[in-house]
This record gives sequence, structure tokens and C-alpha cells, in this order.
Amino acid sequence: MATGRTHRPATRSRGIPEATVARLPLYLRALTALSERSVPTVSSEELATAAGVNSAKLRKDFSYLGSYGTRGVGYDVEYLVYQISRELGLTQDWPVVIVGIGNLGAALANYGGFASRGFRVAALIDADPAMAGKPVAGLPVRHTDELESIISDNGVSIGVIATPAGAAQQVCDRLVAAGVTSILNFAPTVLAVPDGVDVRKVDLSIELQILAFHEQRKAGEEPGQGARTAASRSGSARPAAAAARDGRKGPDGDVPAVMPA
Ligand SMILES: NC(=O)c1ccc[n+]([C@@H]2O[C@H](COP(=O)([O-])OP(=O)(O)OC[C@H]3O[C@@H](n4cnc5c(N)ncnc54)[C@H](O)[C@@H]3O)[C@@H](O)[C@H]2O)c1
Repeated sequence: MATGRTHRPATRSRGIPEATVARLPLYLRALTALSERSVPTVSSEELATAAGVNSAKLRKDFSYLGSYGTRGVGYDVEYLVYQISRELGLTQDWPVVIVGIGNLGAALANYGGFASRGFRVAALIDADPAMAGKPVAGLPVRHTDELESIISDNGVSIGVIATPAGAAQQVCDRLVAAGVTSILNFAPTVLAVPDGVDVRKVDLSIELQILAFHEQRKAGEEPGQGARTAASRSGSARPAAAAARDGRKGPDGDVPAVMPA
């Protein structure tokens, strides 16, 4: 199959920068919490604090949505929930398949938070014949032989890969050939996909490694202290520090558990 990674432009076609798109879920999470407490309006400062974002950045982000709030009143919480949900494509139902129903796949299937955000788990797929038909999170596990028909019957465009790394590319190729155009990859491997397919990867061990880096610094242990390496002596440890600092920053200082592929 054709390989290559999807490289998104910094600005999406509708003129919303990628960095703004990455912050929209943070605003939505904060707004949903306010909505659940029946809070009718919120100031940009309050919402920025709740979302962990700078308030000037928030106002700029909302200007892309055409949402400016009312002076002295703030933003209408319900309307903003609707606006951001619509912008993120969450006002429609997204059937999702999870492939690889081991420890992680089963945990994801059991997570109730997807459905409330518009992601319906349409099917759970695994290659192990012994698992076929077994219920997980109320759904029977389906065998990989059925992958293509499941995708087309359910109009699935989003696939989650939770297989061992060695199987992930082959699973990815089958998903893409069957019509999936967005993949959330948990397997610790880089996937090659054709243009037009988006891959996001989640790697919690990378996040832990970045935390370990900062823990080490807090403890006053510079890399290689006591047994300093040539790299750190010559000052070339700086790029590592900068990289970790960049890695630490999410849309606005948050830790990104999900990264572009
Ligand atoms: N990204 C993260 O933060 C994170 C965290 C935990 C685990 N993982 C990764 O997630 C993956 C799953 O971990 P796990 O602990 O659930 O493993 P597991 O061994 O419990 O489950 C893997 C499942 O995939 C199935 N499988 C194997 N090949 C397949 C194929 N070709 N098609 C469909 N199903 C197939 C197996 O039958 C098994 O049920 C691993 O790659 C692991 O490294 C990632």
C-alpha cells in the first residue's frame, strides 16, 4: 500500500489553527462541568482558569468560532458547549471499532466516557478465535475475519488499535483499506498510512519518561551528575531539556497524552 504520514497544515481549511483545535476539547471539558452545575454564563478569565489556558488565548480561540461573549456578562455556557461540539464534529454520532481486546482494549471498551462524547463503540475485534463471541462491555467480541464487513456495515471511519506492536501495521492497513480514515494507535509503533488518513498515537510511557526527567531535575540530579557524560559536560544536554520542556507543553501547558503521529 502507499505509505506516508498525514501532515496537516498548521491551519485547517476553515481557518481554525491546529493549536486552537487542540484546545477546544479543554474548553469543552471545562464548559461541560459548568453546564452540569447549571452555571448559565462564564467570564473568559474563569473559563480560562478552568481549562488551564491563558485568557487572551481563549478569547482569540473563540474569535475563530465567531463567539465573542457579552461584555460584563461573559459567555453563554450552553451555547458555547453547542458551538464547540459542533466545531469538533461531536453533534453527530461516530461509530468506532476497537481492534485488540486484551487488557487495554477491554478497558477502553468499558470506559463509559466515549459514548457521552458522541463516540459509539460499534464493535470489538480480536484475532484470537477463542475470544470470538465472548461479551466484553456488553458487546460480543468479533473475529478479525469480519473486520471489513463490520467497517462497511456500520459506516465506521474511526478505528482504535490496541494490538501488540507487531500486529499494528497489518491491522492499520486492513482498517484503511476497509474505509477507516482516522486511527487512534495505542501500540508502541509508528504507523505508515496513505495521505488523507489521520493517525494519533497515545503512549503513556512517554509521558512517564518526561515526568521522570522533571523528577530528576527537582531532585537536583542533573543528567549524568556524579558520572557526567561527555554530552552533558559539553552542554549538549540542553536540547534534551528543551525537547522535554516542549513535550511537557500541551495545547497550553497541559500534558498531551495523545500526540500527533
Ligand atoms: N499507549 C499506551 O499508553 C499503552 C498502555 C498499555 C498498553 N499499550 C499497548 O497496547 C497494546 C495492547 O496491550 P495489552 O496489554 O492490552 O495486550 P494484550 O496482550 O492483553 O492484548 C492484545 C490483544 O490483541 C489481540 N491481537 C493480536 N494480534 C491481533 C491482530 N492482528 N488483530 C486483532 N487482534 C490482535 C490479542 O489476541 C489480544 O487479545 C500493546 O501494544 C501495548 O504495548 C499501550
